[in-house]
Amino acid sequence: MTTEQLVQQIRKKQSFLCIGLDTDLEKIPPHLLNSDDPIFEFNKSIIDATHHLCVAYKPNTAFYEAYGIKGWKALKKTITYLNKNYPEIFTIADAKRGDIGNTSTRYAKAFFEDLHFDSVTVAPYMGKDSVEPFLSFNDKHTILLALTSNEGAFDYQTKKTENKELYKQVLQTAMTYTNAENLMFVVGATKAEYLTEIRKIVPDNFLLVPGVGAQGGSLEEVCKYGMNKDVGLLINSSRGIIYASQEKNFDKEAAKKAKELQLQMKSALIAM
Ligand SMILES: O=C(O)c1cc(=O)[nH]c(=O)n1[C@@H]1O[C@H](COP(=O)(O)O)[C@@H](O)[C@H]1O
Repeated sequence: MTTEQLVQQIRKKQSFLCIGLDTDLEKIPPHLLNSDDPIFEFNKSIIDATHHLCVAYKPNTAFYEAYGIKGWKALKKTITYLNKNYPEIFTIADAKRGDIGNTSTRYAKAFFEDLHFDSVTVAPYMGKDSVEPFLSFNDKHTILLALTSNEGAFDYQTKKTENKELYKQVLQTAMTYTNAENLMFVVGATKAEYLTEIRKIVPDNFLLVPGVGAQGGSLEEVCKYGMNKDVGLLINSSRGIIYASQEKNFDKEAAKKAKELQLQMKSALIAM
């Protein structure tokens, strides 16, 4: 999917919501556990109930890998279901990969060519030759970790190297990579006050912003400091939406939570 198509979808749906499919068998409604593939059944119900309120879904692969082959099959079924039934939706494999170039190429093939995701999250630590293999795919997006939502982000990411915080160095250096136009960046919603500085370095790139809902980040603050002329934001909530209820109507309850966020996003778009 091109960035233009993503922006068009945001304008049409008045939403820049990304729903995280962090599906955990211990948290899904118990009645689904009797089905052949509870993970997929849960995802399918959530997707069918919420697709009109969001523009992206982000399965975090850890939640699938944890169940071995069964989990990986459920991930494949989920992305295939999304691509077939809702091709306008932007899909993110949250896998946080990155390795020597030869290995990164295989990761890129796994997520872009085998699973057909539109994007994958990548860790920047191993540098240029670990990121560029992901960037070489047309109309696919590499979402590089810049300033993450967790406490540990302060261990390295905000520390100064050559008088500049590491996350700023990551943003600046990554923008010199070949095909940097295919880059998006992760910035945690819990770090909204950093967004003004971040936008000075990457005014045009999309930012994936996790951390509203369960982690307590403020959607209003993120919009205030992070929006650009094309909106430029995908705001993710996982647990805050998908585990709204454990009852039979869990999908409708999830849709209510998604709708609350979509309405706040609509207001932010009107105020733009
Ligand atoms: O790359 C991510 O998506 C990510 C980066 C980050 O800085 N913080 C963060 O929470 N995430 C992911 O975003 C999701 C957040 O989930 P909730 O806290 O349940 O909304 C999880 O899948 C996290 O792994």
